[in-house]
Amino acid sequence: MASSPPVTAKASPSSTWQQYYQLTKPRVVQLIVFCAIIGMALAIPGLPSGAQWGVILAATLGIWLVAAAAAAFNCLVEQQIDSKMKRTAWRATARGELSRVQTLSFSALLCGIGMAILWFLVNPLTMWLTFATFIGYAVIYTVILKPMTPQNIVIGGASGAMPPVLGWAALRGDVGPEAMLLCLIIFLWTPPHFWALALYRTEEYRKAGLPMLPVTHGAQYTRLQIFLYTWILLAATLLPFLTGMSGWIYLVSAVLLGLGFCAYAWKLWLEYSDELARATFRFSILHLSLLFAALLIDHYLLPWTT
Ligand code: HEM
Ligand SMILES: CC(C)=CCC/C(C)=C/CC/C(C)=C/COP(=O)(O)OP(=O)(O)O
Repeated sequence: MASSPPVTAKASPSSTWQQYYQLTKPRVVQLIVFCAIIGMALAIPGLPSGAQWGVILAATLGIWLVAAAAAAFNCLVEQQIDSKMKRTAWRATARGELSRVQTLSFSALLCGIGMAILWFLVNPLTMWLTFATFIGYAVIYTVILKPMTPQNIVIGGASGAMPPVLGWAALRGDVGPEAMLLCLIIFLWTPPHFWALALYRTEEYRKAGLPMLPVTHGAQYTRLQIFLYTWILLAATLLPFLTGMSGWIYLVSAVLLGLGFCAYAWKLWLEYSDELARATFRFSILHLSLLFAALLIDHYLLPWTT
């Protein structure tokens, strides 16, 4: 049972199924799986054939299950930390409503089924890459980097950036430069995504004893880093067009979304408010979702590229 006083701002899910489901961080994992699906779509010219639909379905399910397992494992490791922060204190693990054995079994079951699906119905490369991603997030980020360094999410973000590579590998059986480019985009997107949230949650992270950038280096330094990252991200998002991988539909979307993100970061730099930081965080999610949707639309409407 978590020993600290209850700090939760959100009610704990009422049914046990809901409690397990929430441990999988469903909304984050949905976007992760979406990015993997875009990786799959870009790996093949035109619409998938009958057999390819089967691989797409299996890969989507397999990646989903392993990502969900990684999220649940994170909740297991961070039981004590989660119980100290308002944002996470409602989790069943933090409240001591699901035991360590239950959570570990749940995570192992999801991971095992997901890996078996990837091994038997997709290909071994995708399974190994997905497993490496699981280790990257669940162990290297969660256990080692997160409590150790403010660069935790910069290095740990590499695992969150892997989904397009996993999707590509599922359909092509290799790791193409196009997929690596999409990986680079998510990698550069992650710091401004997370630091915007860390800015308006600084006190919670301080109390939990986590060395997030605003805790260790202050808000002003973090705002500067967010600003710089959004410009580097904007430059990186031009590369799919510049390398002939995507066409003008993607280019226009990338420029508009990128400038939007830079504008949020600029305003945040000039005059900080928690509300603006929250809006920047929300925009980051819209940014990545629409950017990847644009890649897909562009791929099907301008099929002569790639
Ligand atoms: C190590 C890298 C990452 C870190 C540290 C991180 C951190 C976070 C945190 C702490 C939240 C919770 C916000 C809340 O409770 O209100 C969040 C939300 C979210 N993140 Fe990330 N994130 C990372 C990578 C990613 C990636 C790779 C994606 C998708 C491709 C993603 C998509 C999302 C989404 C969709 C939400 C909103 C969840 C909701 O509204 O319930 N994140 N992120
Ligand atoms: C196999 C595969 C594709 C794995 C994907 C790994 C994965 C789930 C990455 C998402 C990153 C994530 C949930 C960060 C939340 O940060 P946090 O863990 O610091 O947030 P918290 O404070 O809410 O626990």
